[in-house]
Amino acid sequence: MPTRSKIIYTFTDEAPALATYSLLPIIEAYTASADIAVETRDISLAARILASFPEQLGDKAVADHLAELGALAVTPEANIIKLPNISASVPQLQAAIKELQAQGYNLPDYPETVTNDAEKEAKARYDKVKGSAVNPVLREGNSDRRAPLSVKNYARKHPHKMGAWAKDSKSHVAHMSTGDFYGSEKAALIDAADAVKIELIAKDGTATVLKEKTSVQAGEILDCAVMSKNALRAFIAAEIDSAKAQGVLLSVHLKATMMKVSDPIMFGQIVAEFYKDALTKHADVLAQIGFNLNNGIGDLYARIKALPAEQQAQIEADIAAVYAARPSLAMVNSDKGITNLHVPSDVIVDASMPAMIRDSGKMWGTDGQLHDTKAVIPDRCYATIYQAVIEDCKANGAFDPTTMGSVPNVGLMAKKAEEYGSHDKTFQIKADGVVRVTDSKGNLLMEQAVEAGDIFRMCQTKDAPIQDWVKLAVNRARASSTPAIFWLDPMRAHDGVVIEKVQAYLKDHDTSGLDIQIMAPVDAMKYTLQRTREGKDTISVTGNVLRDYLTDLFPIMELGTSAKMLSIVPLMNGGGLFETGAGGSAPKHVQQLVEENFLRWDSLGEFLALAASLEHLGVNYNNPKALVLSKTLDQATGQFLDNNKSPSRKVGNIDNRGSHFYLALYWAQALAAQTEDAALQAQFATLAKTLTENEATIVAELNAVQGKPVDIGGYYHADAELISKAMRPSATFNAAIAALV
Ligand SMILES: NC(=O)C1=CN([C@@H]2O[C@H](COP(=O)(O)OP(=O)(O)OC[C@H]3O[C@@H](n4cnc5c(N)ncnc54)[C@H](OP(=O)(O)O)[C@@H]3O)[C@@H](O)[C@H]2O)C=CC1
Ligand SMILES: O=C(O)CCC(=O)C(=O)O
Ligand SMILES: [Mg+2]
Repeated sequence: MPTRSKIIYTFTDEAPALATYSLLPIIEAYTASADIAVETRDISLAARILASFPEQLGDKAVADHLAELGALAVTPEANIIKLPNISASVPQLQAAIKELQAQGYNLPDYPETVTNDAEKEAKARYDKVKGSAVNPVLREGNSDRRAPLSVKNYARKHPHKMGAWAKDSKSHVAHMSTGDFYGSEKAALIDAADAVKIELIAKDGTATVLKEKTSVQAGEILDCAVMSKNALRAFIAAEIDSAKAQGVLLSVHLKATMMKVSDPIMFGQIVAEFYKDALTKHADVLAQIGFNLNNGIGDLYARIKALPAEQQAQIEADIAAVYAARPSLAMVNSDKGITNLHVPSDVIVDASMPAMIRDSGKMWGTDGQLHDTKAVIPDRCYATIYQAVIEDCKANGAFDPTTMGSVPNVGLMAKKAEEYGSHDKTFQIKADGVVRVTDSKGNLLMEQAVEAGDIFRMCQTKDAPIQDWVKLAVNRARASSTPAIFWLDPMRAHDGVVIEKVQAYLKDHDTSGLDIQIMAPVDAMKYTLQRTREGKDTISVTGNVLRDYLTDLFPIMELGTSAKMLSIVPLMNGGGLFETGAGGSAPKHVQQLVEENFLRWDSLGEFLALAASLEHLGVNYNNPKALVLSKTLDQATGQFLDNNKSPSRKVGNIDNRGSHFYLALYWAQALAAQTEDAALQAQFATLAKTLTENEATIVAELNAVQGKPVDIGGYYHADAELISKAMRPSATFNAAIAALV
């Protein structure tokens, strides 16, 4: 079969992986009838760990599917459906390694501190798997995320719950006013291809190379910035007192997954300041047991188990004293006593801030009740947009999903643009001095004064992605007759250069009659919110971080979840990457499946991505059957929404599996009804009939399993057979699908 008729469906983690066991057999059966091969590649955290240690694993070694897909993404043939995957923090990575070791895989432990070459090598390999290690590899294009009209209409007809906002809500965002990345950003525009060096010149004159070579291209923007450790600590200390004085919860919102080097360090500093009294008192023993602040206070609780009971009790008592003296922390799980400061990846800003805004500006306290909160987002680059939303909600009340407009996003993302590509150029500084960025001739491009403990980071933004992004923005504005706002801050050195480029590249396009503006983020937010309240749509055209933040914020307000987004990445070399939704892998959903055999995951994002992927195949490779499948899938999705067949949240109604049955039913009916392709029509007529006649039986078989625990034999690397059995419990449905193939 020629490669062009191939769709790659990624196998990932947690809830989307579970859903795949139910949905993929349906997709495979339907597409086979149009001679389209759907192949899977495993990019789950477990598979990526295993692929990193081929030598140790012998006949259990697995191929590196992510590397394969990374190579595919830069070819015109690429047609990849990408489900959300885990971006692992260190505690998650350690848990996954432990599970795999227990299953008999001969993997080394994750060495937190390195004492020999073997550990150094193992740590380097694991660090490649850590954090957001998948998306930047596949995202060889910019991002186009929006709610299709059918989805928007569905939300208007079936609005989700939005918590009311009180005018006197005490919730607010707290950010630094000096010493942060925002305040220190510098930028340089590169004239000609070269390689730059980053080095630290300490006060005593010693030079340490931080990164010898970073290749740069003509027209590329470099920027660098510093987060001062001392300024961060002083800021946090003051905010802890302020939260206590105001009687609000203290919450911290970072992106320790995507920003895997900088943000865990910031998280660690917040943990250090909050638990200062207890941590200082027990500093020696905590160092002995290897407690790592950056992994959160959960790491302390895990490690003190190794201590004698008495010593353990003393540390616990001193921590309890901290809780008594400090403001209450926002809770991740109040039943289990898990606070916001337990694990760096439990509260992730893109999803956590919208969830708080949806819940009347409140978060959960230790008492299991919602309370006003101080939301600490230290750096000013993006914190201020959330305060603008909060102020708007305080003044005008919660947004109304039945009337509010929509905010699609066109995001600059390709070639590891901006902060999200900065990991290999981010360093915690060891000595006071100056960090210098120089070109290959030794000319100084940028420099930053630093102190020991500060975080220095450099970002790259290439020119071709900027040109492509401007083009995408103009195309979207034209195609949807909607105003487009570039969210760029002239006070930031990097954004200043981007603004010049945007102004120049807009001239390459016909923008007559279009409303395209450039605004600073807070102004853009206020303007957009005002239009949104008037029911008007506004395209946000943003850099990589705001792409991430806004495509959770607006969908969560408009649709209740970002799972319902269409999320396309037109790859710059002609291929297509179709992401499903804009949210994550919903770890809570796995717990619900295991406890009560109910999966709440909404696969609407997968349906939308599949239709877009089939359309791409049809249009680019002249495959009329793929177009018929795409069109009928769109119709089926519309009907699915009209009839409200999304998974419910609780046992008793259809879950993810039932929603897949209805999609299959409507899709088969649409295929049987179309007349463009007689062969497809004939083939699906029988299936449509079987599914229609057996609807009640199938739904009863699917729902009968709910309400009891189910064993899937693992979390990160669960048992495929057990999951498949759990996710395909209807013999009638399975037989009908099998008869098609
Ligand atoms: N593209 C990607 O690969 C992404 C991966 N991630 C990763 O996912 C993990 C969890 O991240 P987190 O920030 O907690 O965000 P999640 O989006 O996974 O979870 C937040 C909440 O969003 C809702 N939700 C998300 N998707 C769906 C869906 N399809 N159906 C129904 N509800 C959904 C649920 O909320 P509710 O209970 O309110 O219904 C869920 O509990 C992390 O490892 C993170 O790095 C995160 C974002 C994107
Ligand atoms: O890759 C990740 O870690 C998260 C990605 C994400 O949140 C997004 O793309 O919206
Ligand atoms: Mg996101």
